[in-house]
Amino acid sequence: MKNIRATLAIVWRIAAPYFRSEDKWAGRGLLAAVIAMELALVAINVLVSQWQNRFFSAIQGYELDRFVREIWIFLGLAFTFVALAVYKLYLNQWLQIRWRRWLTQHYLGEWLNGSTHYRMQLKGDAADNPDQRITEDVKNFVEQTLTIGLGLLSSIVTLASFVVILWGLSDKAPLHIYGTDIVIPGFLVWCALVYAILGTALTHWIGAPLINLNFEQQRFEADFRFNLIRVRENSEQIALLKGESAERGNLLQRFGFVIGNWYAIMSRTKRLTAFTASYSQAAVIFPYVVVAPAYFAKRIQLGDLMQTGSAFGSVQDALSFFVTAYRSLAEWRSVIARLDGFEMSVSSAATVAAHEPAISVAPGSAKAITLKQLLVNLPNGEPLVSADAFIVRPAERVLVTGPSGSGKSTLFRAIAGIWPFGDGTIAIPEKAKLMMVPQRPYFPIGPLGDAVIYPSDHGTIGPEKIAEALTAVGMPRLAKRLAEDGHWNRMLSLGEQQRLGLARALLHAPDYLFLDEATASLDEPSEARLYRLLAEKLPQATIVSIGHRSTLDAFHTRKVALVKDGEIHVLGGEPAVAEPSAAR
Ligand SMILES: Nc1ncnc2c1ncn2[C@@H]1O[C@H](COP(=O)(O)OP(=O)(O)OP(=O)(O)O)[C@@H](O)[C@H]1O
Repeated sequence: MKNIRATLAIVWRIAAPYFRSEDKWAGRGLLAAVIAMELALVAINVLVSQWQNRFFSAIQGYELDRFVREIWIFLGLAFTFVALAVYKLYLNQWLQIRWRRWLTQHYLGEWLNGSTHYRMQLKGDAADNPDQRITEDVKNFVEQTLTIGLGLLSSIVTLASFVVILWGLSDKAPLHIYGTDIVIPGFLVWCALVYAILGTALTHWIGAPLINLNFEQQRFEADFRFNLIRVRENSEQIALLKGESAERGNLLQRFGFVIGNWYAIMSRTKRLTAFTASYSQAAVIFPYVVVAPAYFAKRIQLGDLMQTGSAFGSVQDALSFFVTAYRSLAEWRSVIARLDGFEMSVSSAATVAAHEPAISVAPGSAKAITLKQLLVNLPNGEPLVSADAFIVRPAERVLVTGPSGSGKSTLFRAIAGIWPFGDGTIAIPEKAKLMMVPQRPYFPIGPLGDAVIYPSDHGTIGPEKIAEALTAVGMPRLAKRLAEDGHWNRMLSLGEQQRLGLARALLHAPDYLFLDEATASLDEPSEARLYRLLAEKLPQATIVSIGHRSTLDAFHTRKVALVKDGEIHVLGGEPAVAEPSAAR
């Protein structure tokens, strides 16, 4: 019971915001219409049940006029039923797509808010495969919540209406055993109740493991898909390393989990279906067996017998809601658990800075970037880099060096504000524009022009300017292909991608440019040309580079090294380097 309450609380937390959103009137209106139609359908079922009694009584009494009249009545009821069923489904689907659109936009917004998506990955917590959660789980949540919610409502209303009918019929057809009437008020209702409760309890007992199995199935499927995508993304490396057989082994192992779990689902479902099918079949005959003695003793008419059968069926159906909906309920619960995990993970990643000691990146009044008592940790809390009273002044050119793995890139991540683990303060001049250029720049799939100016929107920088920047970085051939669609990270060499990365920097003209081995794949003369280009085009910009090549010294005014001090690397030594002008 506690579990059900907790699950319903989560459903409410996930579902309610849509009905309070800017689309609330459409959402509420559609929901109200769908509910009204669901109730109207129950009302028609009640009318059909009463019709059935009259119809079979007319047949039993050989009354042709009544028979024909009842046929017309049935046609009217059937027509209304069909119209309601069609529009209930249509409006339900309409509500589904609006709700899903809102929920998807909401989750995308939360996931891509600041660097939440990156922090979720860093924290490595429960939300595996967020892509699955935003696509399939959102879709299933909306669909199943409506189906199950409306099914439950319809069951309750059906139950209430048919219990009244069945109660009345119980008076007409009392329990008749060996020629004796045994009067138990509403005995047909009690029979249906006992039958359904037994069924529900047994179904839960047999089907409970399905909840977890379904959850696992979705996870294994998503893992398998994700690994296939990784192979596709890294296909060149895999081909070069001849890693196909390792990949096949890995993929088949993951697919093995899908299969293994599926067998467990199959065996459980087989047992559950054997029970639910027998249960539904028995339910067809059960009411007739119960009232047949009264009928054969001529205490009730054929119409009463038939109506009892169908009313019992309706009550029993309504009460057995959980029996028939068990599989979907199990799936629904795993969808809810996954969306809940996703929401938790998003909010924990978003509030990591508010709860734990974290690095604070704040706008400062000074014109320089200042690191104060900064301690950068790994996600597990191990200290990595420390820096205190370290200042990067405007228009300075700083080269950061240090052994591989000492934490240079992580320090840049902290300055960019995406690495919260640690302590201390990083003051960034107010309104200063920072830009990070990594060793492997990211280019979204699409037109080259848009990939270069990313993350600016299409058209915000004119094609002439983009072409000029591409020519300046030594890629005049690409300057003519700005409108061409492509997967540029795959099509260009790493050196070419790095040139494009610097073209992007030229176009965005940041105040502070951080180059993390951003030219490491270029030959030294090209690297020198690009550094000279940056000095010429962005004379006011501060440039902080990470690099291992000694030739880079010539383009920086200050060199700082990460020096090992016990377990940690300290940002320190400031040996002077040659004046940049002398090196040109
Ligand atoms: N997301 C992460 N989770 C756990 N450890 C990490 C993570 N990112 C980086 N590290 C660890 O932090 C350390 C510093 O990594 P970083 O990339 O900052 O080094 P670096 O000095 O830039 O190295 P290189 O010169 O080789 O590029 C490494 O030991 C690395 O394994």
